[in-house]
Amino acid sequence: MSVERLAIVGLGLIGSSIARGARTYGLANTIVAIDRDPGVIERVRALGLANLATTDAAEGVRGADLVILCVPVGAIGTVAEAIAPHLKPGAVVSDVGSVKAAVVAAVSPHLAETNVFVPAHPVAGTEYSGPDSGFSTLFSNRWCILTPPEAADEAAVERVRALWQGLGAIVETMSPEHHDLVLAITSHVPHLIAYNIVGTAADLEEVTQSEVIKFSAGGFRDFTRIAASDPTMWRDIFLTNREAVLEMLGRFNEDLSALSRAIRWGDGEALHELFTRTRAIRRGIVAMGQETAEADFGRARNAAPSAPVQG
Ligand SMILES: NC(=O)c1ccc[n+]([C@@H]2O[C@H](COP(=O)([O-])OP(=O)(O)OC[C@H]3O[C@@H](n4cnc5c(N)ncnc54)[C@H](O)[C@@H]3O)[C@@H](O)[C@H]2O)c1
Ligand SMILES: O=C(O)C(=O)C[C@]1(C(=O)O)C=C[C@@H](O)C=C1
Repeated sequence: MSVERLAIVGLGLIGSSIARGARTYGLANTIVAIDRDPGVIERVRALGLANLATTDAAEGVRGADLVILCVPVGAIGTVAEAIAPHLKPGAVVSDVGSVKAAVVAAVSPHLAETNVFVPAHPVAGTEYSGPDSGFSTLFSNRWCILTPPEAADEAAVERVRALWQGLGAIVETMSPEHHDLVLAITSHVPHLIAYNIVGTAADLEEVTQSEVIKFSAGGFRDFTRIAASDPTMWRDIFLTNREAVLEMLGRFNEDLSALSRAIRWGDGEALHELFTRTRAIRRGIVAMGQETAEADFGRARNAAPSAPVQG
């Protein structure tokens, strides 16, 4: 099922990856790119990512069948409000925000009844931002979580599901609240830990900046990659998923205290037991990744030629 006219608002890592994938896998006849930054629009044109590229959101969404909001979580509501009067009746609106309940609350009040909102979150990304950092296979074999309201129009949900399956993602549906709780522990708190450990290391007087770089070949290097993620995006995530993050941080702090106690009292058995459990989890994830990588998702991968850019 391909979309006649797909509008993407925000052509950064995620928006530009959707544009690239939609083109490569033939998922949209016309792709419209909208970004408030003229420099981004210039890059979109140079890279040939869309048929039409504009900074004018009202003009960009006009006539679109599917509009995907790919801006930082804190800006999604404002963008929804700006585009709402210009949407055609029946146009489906979606997003890619890393937090769902706050986004639903920010977007839904602005949309007309015929413009169904189907929130989505592709659980795939990198520490890079901007239109040059995207790539068409970013979502391949990765989860995409949809959080539509229970009464959502099934055809609208299907349109969004089909797009993500076409991009290679494995689609799962859940409530926005459940999504936010799960992602708090699997994505948000880990990022906070990475930001914190890199900040702490950099602040230590005896560990100079150059030593942080010099000795970062091991585990610490993995933390520095995550801690290089976009500051605006992550500020918005922590401000909008506050309750779930604080709840998970509470659990995390309790477990960290237990670990400190085990170290203090020389409880090797407790340490060994935990490290054995966590190793099994990692090995399970790797094994599952291999399975999904081998699975055939049966998507049409007909590469379409790059379209001429207008506008
Ligand atoms: N980066 C990731 O790993 C990742 C993964 C999954 C989901 N997400 C979510 O995707 C969204 C976008 O993230 P990204 O990494 O692509 O960000 P990005 O910084 O690479 O791109 C965001 C783009 O949005 C544009 N923008 C910002 N405010 C705007 C506005 N009001 N109107 C129009 N354009 C505007 C910016 O100019 C920029 O080009 C976020 O909501 C984020 O939570 C990110
Ligand atoms: O791989 C990374 O760099 C990411 O951080 C990607 C990651 C994640 O935590 O898994 C980050 C935030 C998004 O909402 C989804 C994916």
